[in-house]
Amino acid sequence: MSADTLPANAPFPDMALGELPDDAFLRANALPPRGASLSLRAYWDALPWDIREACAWTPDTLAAGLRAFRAAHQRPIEETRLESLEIQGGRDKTGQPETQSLVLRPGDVVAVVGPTGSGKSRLLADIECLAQGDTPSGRRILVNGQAPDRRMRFTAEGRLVAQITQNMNFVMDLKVLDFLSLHAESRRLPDPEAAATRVLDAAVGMAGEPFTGATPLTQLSGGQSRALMIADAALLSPKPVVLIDEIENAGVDRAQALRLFIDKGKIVLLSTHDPLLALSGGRRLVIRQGAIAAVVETTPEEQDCARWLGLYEGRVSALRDALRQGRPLAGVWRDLAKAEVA
Ligand SMILES: Nc1ncnc2c1ncn2[C@@H]1O[C@H](COP(=O)(O)OP(=O)(O)OP(=O)(O)O)[C@@H](O)[C@H]1O
Repeated sequence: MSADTLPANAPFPDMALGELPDDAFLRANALPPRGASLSLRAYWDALPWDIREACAWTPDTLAAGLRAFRAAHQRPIEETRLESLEIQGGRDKTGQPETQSLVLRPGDVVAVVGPTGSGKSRLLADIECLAQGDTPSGRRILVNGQAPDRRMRFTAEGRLVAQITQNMNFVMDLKVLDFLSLHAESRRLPDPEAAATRVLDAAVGMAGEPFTGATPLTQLSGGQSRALMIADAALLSPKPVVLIDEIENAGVDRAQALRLFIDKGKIVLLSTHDPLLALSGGRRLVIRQGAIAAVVETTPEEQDCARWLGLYEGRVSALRDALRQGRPLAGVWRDLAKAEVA
């Protein structure tokens, strides 16, 4: 069987119970199973040479064969088209009703602000699990005006929400590009290699310290890991809602990260203590005592303030880069002062 000879509507070839679809294809071609954790390239490289010689495949034809097989045999991923996400008020920590409710739409970026312990993470967690009055806040989250079904709440593929937090690290022993290719393949994109490279470029552009596709995931720093997860969530993940829990100290270019999500039309909620990030959103939710106490629109004057903060931050980061690279700061400082006068 090859990509060309595979019948478009052939039944699944006696797939064993629990067998991965790719492995059924490989078995039908007398190749060993690949399992869930290897990219196709790494699988091919790990095959004994005599098997590679004996089979009629090359890495490219095998990839094409697998793509054709999946297209013919797998159910398309059913993605929910998100038109609105509604947060219906519950109660605060003292049991008083939460009077604010709001509706978010694709492309909305909303900051979540409030003192430590006020309930910012609780709000994000309510959205993450699409709460239905069954969390401490009693909030309800509606999808397209309706209560979500069980699939959206409790199955990995049905979930609408991707979450990025401070403490994310990889435990997989794969190279960065292999991991991204694996994810792109699982999304059944027409050109998974090109998609993986796009994510890699975006991640490297955001991370403070450079890395390559050959860097093992386990060797990425905290900032590099988060840059990779942000680029992956923006460019590869089908999830239309992204929750970001305090990325201020994450060592990533935060403005660039937000732009990626906005360009993709995602709904973004970010919990933050950082004024620049908070002002990047169109609105901010002020959390007090476990409830949304106010919804504040970003004013034109605050947008001016954000531009000024952006300039200031650019200068601080130029000084930080020089510091990291062991360069004297005086020259950088003089250049910055000259640029200001100009
Ligand atoms: N409406 C609520 N009803 C009951 N408990 C709540 C409510 N909102 C938050 N809490 C609880 O209050 C505690 C602090 O909330 P949370 O961790 O969300 O605060 P935070 O604003 O994210 O804090 P930090 O800025 O320190 O991360 C948690 O135990 C949370 O479950």
